[in-house]
Amino acid sequence: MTQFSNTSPIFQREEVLREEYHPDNLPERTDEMEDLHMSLAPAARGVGANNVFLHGKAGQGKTAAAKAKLSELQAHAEEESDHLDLTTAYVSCESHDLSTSYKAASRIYQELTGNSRPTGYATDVVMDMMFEAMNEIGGTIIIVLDEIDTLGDDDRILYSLPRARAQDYVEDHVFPSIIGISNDLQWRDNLSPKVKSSLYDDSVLFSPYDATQLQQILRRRAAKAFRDTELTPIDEVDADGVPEGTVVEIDQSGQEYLFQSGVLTDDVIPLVAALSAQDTGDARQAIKYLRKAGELADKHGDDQVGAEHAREAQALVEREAVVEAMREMTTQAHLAFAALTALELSGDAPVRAKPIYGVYKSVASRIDADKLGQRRFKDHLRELDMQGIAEGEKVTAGSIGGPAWEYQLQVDTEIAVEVLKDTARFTDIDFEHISADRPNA
Ligand SMILES: Nc1ncnc2c1ncn2[C@@H]1O[C@H](COP(=O)(O)OP(=O)(O)OP(=O)(O)O)[C@@H](O)[C@H]1O
Repeated sequence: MTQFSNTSPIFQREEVLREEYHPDNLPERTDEMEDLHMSLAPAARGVGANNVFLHGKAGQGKTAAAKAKLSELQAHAEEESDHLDLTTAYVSCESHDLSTSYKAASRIYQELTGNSRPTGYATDVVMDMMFEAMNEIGGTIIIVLDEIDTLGDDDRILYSLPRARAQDYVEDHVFPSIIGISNDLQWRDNLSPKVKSSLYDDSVLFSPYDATQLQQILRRRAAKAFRDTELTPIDEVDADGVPEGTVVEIDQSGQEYLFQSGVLTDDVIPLVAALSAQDTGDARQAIKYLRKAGELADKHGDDQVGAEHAREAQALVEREAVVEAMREMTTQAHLAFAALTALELSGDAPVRAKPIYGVYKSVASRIDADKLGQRRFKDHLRELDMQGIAEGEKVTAGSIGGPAWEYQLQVDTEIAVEVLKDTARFTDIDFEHISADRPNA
């Protein structure tokens, strides 16, 4: 039996690679932080911040940037306490039970007052309670609403909060504003015009990190997290006996550093960064691969983390993500996933909805599941897209009809088959051959 141990030969401070760790410095986001700074600057002058919308794909540092900038503003407010009365609150709308204006307003109330969340009232009453709490606090109030798109169509709070002063929901001495954060650009485009125009004065796009930026992010973390791993400014390195290591930049300053590690082999960070950059440039994913690679080396009793651990970590994380997404999806979306996987295996993807529907009907027949009509089936393809399992791309249609969509898997096909086969109802499906049997194949 493996014994627990309170030390690791690999990690020094493992927590630095966990989600809860907040970097106070994001050099790769200097321009975006500068834009955010401009949006918040009026708050420092005591007249309330602009409403601002941060958008971009997952893991691009939007939340980290908002939190870091607000801490700076908070520090400024503490120094200038005579002039600036600042309150900030962070609310993630993501959790399942928070996806309505009612619940978002009740969480804001809870964050602002420290009281428990009001339940059992009408939405208008909870909104009033939230604004009343703001009146009592007074001054500049900045609310971060993260994963704001999960509020869906229920946009009451998004309409009321940014217009609170104009509509006299709050008194003259209160300056509320929002920092809205979202991964879903389509959601913003679909907002009603009245919400769109009232919600955002400014918007900041966080474009995906490239492999070089991901390497910088990983090296800064690795130097803290792993044993025997250091970053030394190159001008502090003893010129006589230059030790082994890689000369790198770790921020945008142009300063070079020597990166040395007795635990990470030289190829690990470039590999992890390349794997994540190829995918979506997601820093969260890259950091997770690195942590898992370390954990795997630890588990196997190896004293170094190598490329093989990084590759094993990637497969493991991807598998976990698919299992997790499956848990969130409906049975019909599972069937759509199975059909698309079969078409990936037969080399037909990217593929339009119609052939996927053909394979879907064939899979549904085999496992004796209900078959939906084609139109409703398409909703489940969109569900796969939302879960990050597949990607749908609009393509120009032929002579008839408007734009059509083509879909392809966003996860490794082998992992998709493995996870599907682990699901009781798909165990006996022969994914290799099923697409050949589809009607109109
Ligand atoms: N430039 C950076 N430097 C250091 N760490 C970073 C940087 N960008 C992102 N991270 C880290 O990556 C992880 C994801 O970042 P964050 O949560 O800010 O992303 P996000 O864009 O808000 O994504 P999501 O929309 O999925 O929440 C966090 O652990 C964060 O600390």
